[in-house]
Amino acid sequence: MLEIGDKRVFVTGGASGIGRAIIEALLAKGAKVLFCDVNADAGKGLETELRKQYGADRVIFAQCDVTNAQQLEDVFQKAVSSFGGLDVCVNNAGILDERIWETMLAINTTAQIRGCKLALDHMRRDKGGRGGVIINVASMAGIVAAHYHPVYTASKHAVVGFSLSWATHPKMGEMGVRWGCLCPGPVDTKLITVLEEGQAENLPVYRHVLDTNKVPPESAAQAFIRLLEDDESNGGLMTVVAGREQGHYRKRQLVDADGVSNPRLADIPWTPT
Ligand SMILES: NC(=O)C1=CN([C@@H]2O[C@H](COP(=O)(O)OP(=O)(O)OC[C@H]3O[C@@H](n4cnc5c(N)ncnc54)[C@H](O)[C@@H]3O)[C@@H](O)[C@H]2O)C=CC1
Ligand SMILES: CCCCCC(=O)CC\C=C/C=C/C=C/[C@@H](O)[C@@H](O)CCCC(=O)O
Repeated sequence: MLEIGDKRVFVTGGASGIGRAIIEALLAKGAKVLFCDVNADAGKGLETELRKQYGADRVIFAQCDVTNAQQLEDVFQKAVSSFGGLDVCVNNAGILDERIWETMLAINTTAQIRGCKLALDHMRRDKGGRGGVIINVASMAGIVAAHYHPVYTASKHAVVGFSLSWATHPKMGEMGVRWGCLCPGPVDTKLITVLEEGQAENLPVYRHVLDTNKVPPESAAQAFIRLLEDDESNGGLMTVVAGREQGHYRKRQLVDADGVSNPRLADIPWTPT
């Protein structure tokens, strides 16, 4: 089991929602976190709040638009230099708006992949690094088809495919980098609230999903922690869906909506490659 307490973590899109819940869960377990977000006010506010609770040396915020390659590289390097290295990279920043689908692909897919490449270059043992873990916040929409947001679904399938490809790389052992994806169903965050405010063109279709149960961001964060702590989870797709206990996807774990019970349900066993 990975000991989170001494780990140095980089999180994108951490100022709200699932990213924020992940940061709080990591800090509670003793990690140091540098998080970035495009929203400077929310990020600074959260940094101030968390520093009071956990200490200024354990939480750093840096503003960054992840679609700007230079900005993303700069904040990543800031995390490395601030903590003397990085052990965990969490690519979380994402949006859901089919009307600006190119921007959505730039944030949800291109920037997540860029974050992975920065982390891999830094971590891989076969190139002088010290190993590490890369977790991408994908979605159930990275596993199943979701006709109500096809580009969002494509953006998340791409992230899952990219992560699994590296996870099954024959030299993964030499690299010492573990890969995983967090794949929640609907989570109660701003990403969904904007839909409720009528942003989506096809709101009646979204309505169906919005009316189904959502999990709180804290449950998604608990599932994230289980994925991170499990040394055997390389290639894992950790799903979190309200009211569901079992699934049928290869290499995944499923947790209850409370994120606690049945953490290691594996109806299909892990199949290390
Ligand atoms: N809420 C949900 O139902 C689900 C969300 N997800 C994924 O979880 C991740 C986090 O989303 P939520 O917490 O739900 O939404 P959220 O809207 O609460 O948080 C997303 C954060 O990303 C930041 N962000 C957006 N664009 C950015 C950019 N260009 N550069 C830097 N930061 C940027 C936002 O400012 C915000 O703080 C996303 O990747 C989303 O696709 C996955 C499954 C379900
Ligand atoms: C309209 C809100 C979209 C929120 C954005 C997301 O990323 C949510 C995830 C998108 C699709 C979710 C699909 C969830 C499906 C489950 O309810 C269930 O039908 C699939 C369960 C499959 C299984 O566990 O075997």
